[in-house]
Amino acid sequence: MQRLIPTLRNDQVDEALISVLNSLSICAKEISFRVGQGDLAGVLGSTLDENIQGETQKKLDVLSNQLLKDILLESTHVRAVASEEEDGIVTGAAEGQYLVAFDPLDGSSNIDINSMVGTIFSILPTPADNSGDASMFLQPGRQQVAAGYILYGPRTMLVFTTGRGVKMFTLDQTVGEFLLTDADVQIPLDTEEFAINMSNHRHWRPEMRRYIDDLLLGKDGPRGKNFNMRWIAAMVADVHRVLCRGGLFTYPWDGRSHSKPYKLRLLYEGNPMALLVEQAGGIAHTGQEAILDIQPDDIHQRISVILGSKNEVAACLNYLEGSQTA
Ligand SMILES: O=P(O)(O)OC[C@H]1O[C@](O)(COP(=O)(O)O)[C@@H](O)[C@@H]1O
Ligand SMILES: [Mg+2]
Ligand SMILES: [Mg+2]
Repeated sequence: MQRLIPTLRNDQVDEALISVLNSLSICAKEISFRVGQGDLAGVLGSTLDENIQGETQKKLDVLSNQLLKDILLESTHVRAVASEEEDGIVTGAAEGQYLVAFDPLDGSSNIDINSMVGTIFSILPTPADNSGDASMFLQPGRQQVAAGYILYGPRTMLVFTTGRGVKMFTLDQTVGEFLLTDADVQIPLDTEEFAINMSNHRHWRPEMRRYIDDLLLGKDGPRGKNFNMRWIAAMVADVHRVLCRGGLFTYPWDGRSHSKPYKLRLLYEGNPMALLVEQAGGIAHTGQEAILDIQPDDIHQRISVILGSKNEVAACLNYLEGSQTA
């Protein structure tokens, strides 16, 4: 089985980008170890702090964020990082060619119950003006030169794209190396599985309710087939399942709070997952436009996400046609 760096060289990935991806793989091993230790290392539970988005930070959120910052900002190739756990960007090497946005630990509510969590990352080119402020990160997701995630599950996996399809690596704990276990991930076009937090049903737009209600009617309804539902409560794990066996994942607009109608963040959740999904033959959309086409206006911007198997996402988008926000 091929190791990480030879695989990247085989794909003729730029050496500076290889170096950044290698730094991320080092973070992955360290965070994987800490997640695995849990109570034994005293890393479970919450801190007394909140992040910029008013969410309570778990100790592992803070620790993973610090590790990623420390290791990435050591690199001469990284101009700046943006993180879910940082109010603003943190700058690094003045001449660094790349910007890295990340969600240090996705699925935080799973930490304390020993369920799946992950790290999501997006790598953008430093823009020509190299302004040194947050505006450098406000690029549509299509500009990403690489994107992916690390999944801390029963196996630790590194999954990414550099624009040449999607590759999955599995951490071989005996030698401490990521080994290539899937060289070309393809999402099946059709599916009978969907992922949504059903408890928000009453808050969705009527069009989204109608789509989901029709799925629930199964064979007896207009879709004419039975659907299964899964919800891991960690986007990283739900999207991993979609990449492995297809499905539709959505966190749509909901009307619970006017100031926060969307949950997922564009720069370090929506965009990297959208690039992976498109590279694996799926669709990633907001209901209005392809996620990768959005011009961001804030580094912590939130969006609606509908992604997965091409034909099923297209079916969902049909229901949403004409609705104001998905
Ligand atoms: O609490 P809910 O509604 O199940 O939301 C789960 C969603 O929230 C998230 O956990 C948000 O990410 P963070 O844990 O990084 O804040 C997503 O990964 C997941 O899809
Ligand atoms: Mg997250
Ligand atoms: Mg997080």
